[in-house]
Order: sequence, then structure tokens, then C-alpha cells
Amino acid sequence: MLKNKSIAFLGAGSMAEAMIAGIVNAGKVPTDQIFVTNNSNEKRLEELTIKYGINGVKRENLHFNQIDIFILAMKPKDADRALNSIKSLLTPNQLVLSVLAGISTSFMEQNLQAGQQVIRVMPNTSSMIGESATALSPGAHTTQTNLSIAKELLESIGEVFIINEEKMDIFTGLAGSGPAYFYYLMEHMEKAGLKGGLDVETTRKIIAQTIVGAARMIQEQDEDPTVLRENVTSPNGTTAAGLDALRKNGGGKAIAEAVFHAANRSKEISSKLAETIDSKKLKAI
Ligand SMILES: NC(=O)C1=CN([C@@H]2O[C@H](COP(=O)(O)OP(=O)(O)OC[C@H]3O[C@@H](n4cnc5c(N)ncnc54)[C@H](O)[C@@H]3O)[C@@H](O)[C@H]2O)C=CC1
Ligand SMILES: O=C(O)[C@@H]1CCC=N1
Repeated sequence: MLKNKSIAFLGAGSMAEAMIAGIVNAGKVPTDQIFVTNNSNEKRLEELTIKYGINGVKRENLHFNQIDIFILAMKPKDADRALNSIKSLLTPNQLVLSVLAGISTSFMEQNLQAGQQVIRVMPNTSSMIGESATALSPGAHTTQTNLSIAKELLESIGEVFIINEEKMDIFTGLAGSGPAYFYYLMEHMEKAGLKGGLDVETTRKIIAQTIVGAARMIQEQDEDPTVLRENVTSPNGTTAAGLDALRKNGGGKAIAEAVFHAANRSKEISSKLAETIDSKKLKAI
């Protein structure tokens, strides 16, 4: 279904690049059918063109009528302006995906033509290596065929979860922002490894393999994380000492709080956008 589709990214930042890399690497969409544009940074467009063999084009050179799927990838504060600038250039059958945190399908629909097919998407930067956990929530007018096409496209950058849009905030807290928590954990584990006398390169490999191993155990053993944790924890052993320190220092609570704060921020972006749309004070978001 994908090989005849043309895709255009509006926004050329880190999320767009991660998705482009994953999609190009998966090879399901020919590179000459992938376009990317941005506000003004032509150097960035050249960079993406050279790196991925796709078409980095200035906005005025993007032929909107030749594109099947648009992927909005600007910052949420730019959503209103971006939607209004493309509104008259689209036909309702063209599919608009948005990866913007906190931007609802109803907000997109209100700011595009009546009946426009839209899908809210929440990927993460592991798209770059085909390992994203990506959520999809279709808008009111999206056909089953277009939802399947979007799913197929996004499966090329990882695992896809079709969820109710009300769950998008918590999904964002868990998976959209999630890689950053693991990188933060790794930064701190790395410091501990260095303090213990290991070199950076070895420490990094050890930590990465430990995280990959734990993640794959969850994926492949069909076992509860509590059971897997208990299997590591010998009575009065090293892990018990480590976990005790983690609990005493608020480790579990800190992780849950991170997820909830990110989810709340996603919700807040939605409500502030709704408030500020009237007064046009978008910069305050
Ligand atoms: N970075 C991440 O891990 C994730 C980001 N997202 C979402 O992706 C979006 C982009 O995030 P980043 O790539 O990190 O931001 P970024 O700041 O790196 O990139 C934003 C891009 O949008 C362009 N832009 C702004 N207005 C535009 C317009 N009207 N038309 C076309 N391009 C326009 C800018 O020139 C820039 O290329 C955000 O809305 C964010 O919520 C979603 C999931 C994960
Ligand atoms: O930090 C952000 O707002 C974006 C959305 C999810 C990950 N990065």
C-alpha cells in the first residue's frame, strides 16, 4: 500500500529526522517520494537530502497536490500557524499526520478543511533505528484504509499502538518522552561506573546491554516485571542492597512522577492552546 505514496514532512527537526531515517532504512517508500520542508533553514534541508537521499525542498517548491501523506513535525506552538497556512492547499482525502505533543485531532480538524482526514501520532526518537513505540489516534473523518496505510508506514519505525485519543497524554509521558528517562538513568549509571574505575566506553556498553537485556526479557518471557526483579534479587545480596538504596532515595516515585509530569504537560499544551487561540498569544505556550 505504501510504495506508491508520497510523503511530506513539514518540519525538519530531530523528530522528523528520526522518522525519515527509520522510513528510509525500512525501504518501503522510495526515497524520491519522501519530501521535507521547514520554515527557513535551507542548510538543514540540504543536510537531510544528502544524508538520506530524500528531497529537502523549500516550502514554495513543495507541490501539495502531489503529496498523499503530510507529517506535521513542528513545535506545538507553531501548530496554529502551520495548519492555517496549509488549509487551502489540501483536499480532504489527503492524510495529515501530526506528531505534535498535545495537539488534538479536533484542533487539527477545526483548523483544516471540513472533513479533512487527520491522525494524531506519538512516536519517539528511537524511530531512527526502527525501535519506536508509536501511538496512533485517528480523527473523525479518517477512513479505515488510511488508518491502515498510516499504521503500515509507522510500523517501519517500530511498534504501533492504536489508542483512544484520551490516552495520548499518558502515552506521551511513557513513550514519547520515555527515551529521555532512560538516557538520564544511563548518564547517572555511567557516572557511577566511572567512579568505580571503569572507562567510559566499556561502561556505556555494559549499561546499554543491561537495558537491552532487561527490555528483551520483558518482551520475550511474558513475565511480570516484579517477578523478573525478584529473580535478580538474592536475599541479603547485592541487588537487595541496591534496590534498598533506590527505594530510600525515592527512585520508584521519581520515575512515576516523571511520567505523570510529562503527561500533564501534554494535557496543559492542549488546554493552553485552546485558551490562547482566541487571544492569539501563542508565544506564551
Ligand atoms: N523530539 C522528540 O523526541 C519528539 C518530538 N515530538 C514532537 O515533534 C515535534 C517536533 O519536535 P522536534 O523535532 O524535537 O523540534 P525541532 O525544534 O527540532 O524542529 C521543529 C521544526 O519545525 C520547523 N517548523 C516550524 N514551523 C514550521 C512550519 N509552519 N512549517 C514547516 N516547518 C516548520 C522548524 O523549522 C524545525 O525544522 C514537536 O511538536 C514535538 O512535540 C513527538 C515525539 C517525540
Ligand atoms: O519534549 C517534548 O515535548 C517532545 C514530545 C515527546 C518527546 N519530546
